[in-house]
Amino acid sequence: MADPTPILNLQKARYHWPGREAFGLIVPELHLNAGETTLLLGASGSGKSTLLSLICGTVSAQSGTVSVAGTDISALSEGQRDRFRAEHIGLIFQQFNLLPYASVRDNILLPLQFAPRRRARVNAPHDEAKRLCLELDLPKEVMLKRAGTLSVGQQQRVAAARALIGAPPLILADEPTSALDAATQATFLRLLFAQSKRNGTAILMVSHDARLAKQFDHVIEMSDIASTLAEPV
Ligand SMILES: Nc1ncnc2c1ncn2[C@@H]1O[C@H](COP(=O)(O)OP(=O)(O)OP(=O)(O)O)[C@@H](O)[C@H]1O
Repeated sequence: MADPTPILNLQKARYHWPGREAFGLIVPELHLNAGETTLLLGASGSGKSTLLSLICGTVSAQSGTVSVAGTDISALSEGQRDRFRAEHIGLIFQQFNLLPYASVRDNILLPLQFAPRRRARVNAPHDEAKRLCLELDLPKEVMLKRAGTLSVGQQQRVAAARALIGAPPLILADEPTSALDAATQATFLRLLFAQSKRNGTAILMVSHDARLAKQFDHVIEMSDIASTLAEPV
């Protein structure tokens, strides 16, 4: 079998939050293949969200490389990283970060506004938003409802549709299932992965819930890939 293309490659990446000398993250090496799903487990405070921030480029490594889809984003300016993220990365946040007064459809279509190449991959955006809602088991009546009126489980699916639209090569998800019971979490992941596999989108999800592990292609522990520092890096 041919080697899958890497979607993510970190080499000797180091980061500490400005003014927070007590915490520093070092990732000697992390490699993820295109189209695969990976669960990153780690205790609270181990730096999982910090690592996601490095990968999506909201913060930049102080040294080392962070390559996403072949581009070292740590060499880009902040504006370039923002544009790169919009084109290449779908995000599912812990609190979903939907616009509560905007319709479900407008929430799902939002990432396409800032990413012309991602937009160009979607022939009929309204139809694609509808298709994603159906595939994620959202009733079709929700499309024109305000996102803030939906249940937590429905909002999570809208957040997933927003991340999936335009088939970005990578989706990053920060504990998006923690507010839901185990059966609802399992169904959510099954529906999400069916769509990400269809698109060839890789998923990196961080969690401290090891019960999710069996649904993923790979499981990695924060303590195996990263170390933390007590001094500035
Ligand atoms: N925006 C920030 N500014 C300053 N320090 C931060 C920021 N975000 C995280 N930290 C610090 O970085 C360290 C690691 O936190 P991080 O949120 O990355 O861990 P985590 O593994 O995601 O934790 P949790 O599972 O509780 O969300 C903590 O000491 C935290 O206080």
